[in-house]
Amino acid sequence: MSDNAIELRRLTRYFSGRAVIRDLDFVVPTGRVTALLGLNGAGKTTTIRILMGLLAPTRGQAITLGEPAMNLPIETRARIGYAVEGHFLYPSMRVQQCRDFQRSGHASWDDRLFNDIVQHFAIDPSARVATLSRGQRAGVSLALVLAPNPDLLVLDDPALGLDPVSRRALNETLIEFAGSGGRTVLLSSHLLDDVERIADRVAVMVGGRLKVDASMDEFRSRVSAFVVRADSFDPARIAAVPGLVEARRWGDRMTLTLADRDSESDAALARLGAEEIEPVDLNFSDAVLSYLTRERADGSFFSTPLAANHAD
Ligand SMILES: Nc1ncnc2c1ncn2[C@@H]1O[C@H](COP(=O)(O)OP(=O)(O)OP(=O)(O)O)[C@@H](O)[C@H]1O
Repeated sequence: MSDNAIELRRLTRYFSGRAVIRDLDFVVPTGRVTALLGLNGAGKTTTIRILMGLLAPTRGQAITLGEPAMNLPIETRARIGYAVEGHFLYPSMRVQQCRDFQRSGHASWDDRLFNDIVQHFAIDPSARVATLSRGQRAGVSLALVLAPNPDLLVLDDPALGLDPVSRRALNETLIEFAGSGGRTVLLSSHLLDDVERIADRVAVMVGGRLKVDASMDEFRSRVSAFVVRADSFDPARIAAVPGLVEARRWGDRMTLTLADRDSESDAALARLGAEEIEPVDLNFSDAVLSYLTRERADGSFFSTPLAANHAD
């Protein structure tokens, strides 16, 4: 099997004359769980629809499981599990009827896996879909998508609107599935704590561009933050700190988040003339938020891309 389950090369997509994805170079390595993060409208769903062959790119190329996404052969499509929020289920069907219906189209169907997932979400297989809670419907959708044992699982915001118990069931199911050998998962999400638990790679899209593409460990080790205390701050000097991702001020303090900090960054920090510079612990969510928050700022600070380190 190829090293990459998905390869996007210089992918660009316009809607009504506006680029919503711009020059996206992004690979999803085989056997990993990659989380695609970004604020509303960042371009995650558009990217996913393109790599699933549901939408044509304006420019660039999407290769999914070794095939051009717009021309996926039926046998390749059968190796992909794809679920979107609100996945349609016939309300009048019983859960076991959904199972039987779906099973008939998949040679690799795993009944035990289906039953395990349904049980994990505390769903009665004889219940009608119309009587299920939102979390339970999400559980049925997930079971229907996982039971065929896909090589590649693509989930667009699977936890949207789920309560904490359903989210935990979803997370546990995904962790179990991803851990059972060679499976590739790409999921978009807004739930950073969940992502930290499930994913081993993180990609962050901001305004249609990829700003972070790294393993979780790399991401954690390459992003750092400092609290700087001073009577006044010179915006030009702050903007000149190499690797600056975000600068947030409150009173006489400012938190600076840096990517790939090096000796030049340290020298630039020293040149700020601050009374105090203290490193601060940055957890995963804070680090991601630094990138996302920048999207809303007015351009007064730079956002440094954290590109893939292919050594991992
Ligand atoms: N069919 C369409 N026609 C016009 N504009 C579209 C279409 N689909 C998406 N867009 C626009 O493209 C941009 C990216 O949308 P997309 O759904 O990819 O974002 P997203 O990152 O998935 O957001 P969310 O987190 O809200 O799901 C948005 O501004 C959206 O309004």
